[in-house]
Amino acid sequence: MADELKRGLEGVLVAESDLSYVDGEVGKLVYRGYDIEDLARGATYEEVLYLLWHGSLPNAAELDSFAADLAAEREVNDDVIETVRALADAGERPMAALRTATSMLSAYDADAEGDAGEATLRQGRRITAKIPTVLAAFERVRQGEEPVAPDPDLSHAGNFLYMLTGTEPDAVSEETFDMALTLHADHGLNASTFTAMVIGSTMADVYSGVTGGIGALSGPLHGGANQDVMEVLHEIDASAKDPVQWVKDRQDDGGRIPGFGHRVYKVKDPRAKILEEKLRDLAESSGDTKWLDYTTAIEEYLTDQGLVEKGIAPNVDFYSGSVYDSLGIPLDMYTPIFAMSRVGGWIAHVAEYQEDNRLIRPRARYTGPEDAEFVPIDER
Ligand SMILES: CC(=O)SCCNC(=O)CCNC(=O)[C@H](O)C(C)(C)COP(=O)(O)OP(=O)(O)OC[C@H]1O[C@@H](n2cnc3c(N)ncnc32)[C@H](O)[C@@H]1OP(=O)(O)O
Ligand SMILES: O=C([O-])CC(=O)C(=O)O
Repeated sequence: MADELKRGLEGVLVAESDLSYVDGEVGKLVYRGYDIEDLARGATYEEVLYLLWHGSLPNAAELDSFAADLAAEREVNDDVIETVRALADAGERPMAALRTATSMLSAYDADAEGDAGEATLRQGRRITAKIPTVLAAFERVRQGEEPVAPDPDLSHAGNFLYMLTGTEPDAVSEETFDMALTLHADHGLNASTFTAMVIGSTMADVYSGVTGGIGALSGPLHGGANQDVMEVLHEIDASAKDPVQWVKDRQDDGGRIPGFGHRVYKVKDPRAKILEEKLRDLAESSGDTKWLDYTTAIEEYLTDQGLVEKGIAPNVDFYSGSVYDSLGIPLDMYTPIFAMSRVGGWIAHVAEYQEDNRLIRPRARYTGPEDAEFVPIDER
C-alpha cells in the first residue's frame, strides 16, 4: 500500500484545510462553507480575501479597515516599474513578467523575512495589493503609455481597471470584474496552490511561494487555458469556420479542447456556470453575441457527443476570457488576472499550512539501473 503509485498525486490527501472544498461529483465549490454562488453575487473580492485570511466574513467596520490597509499598499517601487518597462521592451510574456516582478518586490519589503506564519499574512497583503499595479503598468508601457498611479479610494477591482485604462470603470464593469476575482480566489489544492505550499513548507518567505505559484499557474493545463480558449475563439472567427467543425478538426488531430476537463470536477464547473450567465447578460445588453454563440455551440456539440457525460465538462477557463474581452482586457492578460485573484488563495493556504507545518517531501519509485559500475572520465 505504501508503495502504491499515484500519478499526478490524484486523490492523495496531503493536508487538512478549512479554506475551500471542491465537490467534483455535484459541481459545488465553497470557501469556508459559503457557496461560491452566494459569494460571487453578494461579496466583494476584499470580503473574500478577509474570509480566506482571517476565517470569517468581516463586518462593515472590519471590511473598511481591511480594504484601506490593502489599498495603502498598492504603490510599487520605481525600480520595479523600470524593470517592468525593460521586460515589456524585451517582449516578455505577461505571466513571465509578473513572475519576475513579483520576485523583485521582496527587495523593497523591509519585512520580507520573519516567522513564516505571521509574516506570511503581512507580506501576503502587500503582494496582493501590488500585483495589480505591476500588471497594469506592464500593459500600459507595452502599449506606449505611462503607468497610472493607483487610486486608494477605488476598490481592488475598480482600481485595477482604472490603472489599466486611465478611466474609472462603470459600475457594471467593476462588478463583473470583482465577481471574476471572487470566482478565481481559491480552489483547494490545485497545482499552483500546491506549488506555493511546497515552497512554504520549507519555511521560505511567501514571495518565493507566490513566485512559484505564478509559474505553475501559467501552464496551459492550468490557468493558461483561459488564454488558449480565447485564441481558439479568435481562430474560429478569423477562419470563418463553424465552431463545431473546429472541434472536429481538433479531435481528428488528437488534440484537447482547452477549457474542458478537470482533475476534480466530473460535471460542469460551478464557476463556469456563473461566468456563462454573466456572459449571457453582457451579450444581451451589448447585442454582441459572437463569443457566446461560439462557446455555446462548442459546449452543445461536446455534450451531444457524450464528452460531458464522460466527465470532460467546461471548466472555469472556458467562459472567463469572453467575459474579460467584453471588459476590453487584452487576451494575454487573462492568466495574469487569474494570478491577481488566486494570490489570495495561495497566501491563505501557505499561512494555514505553516500553522502546523511539516516539510512536503514525497518520493518517486526508482526505476533506474542498480549497481552501475563507475568508470573514470578519461576511461569513458
Ligand atoms: C483553472 C484550471 O486549471 S481548470 C483546467 C484548465 N485546463 C484546461 O482546460 C486544459 C484542457 N484540459 C486538460 O488538459 C485536462 O482535462 C486537465 C489537465 C485539466 C485534467 O487532466 P487529468 O485529470 O490529468 O486527466 P487526464 O489528462 O488523465 O485525462 C483523462 C482523459 O480525458 C481526456 N481529456 C481530458 N481533458 C480533455 C480535453 N480538454 N479535451 C479532450 N480530452 C480530454 C484525456 O485525453 C484522457 O483520455 P484517455 O483516458 O482516453 O486518454
Ligand atoms: O483545481 C484545479 O485543479 C484547477 C482549478 O480549477 C483551479 O485552480 O481553479
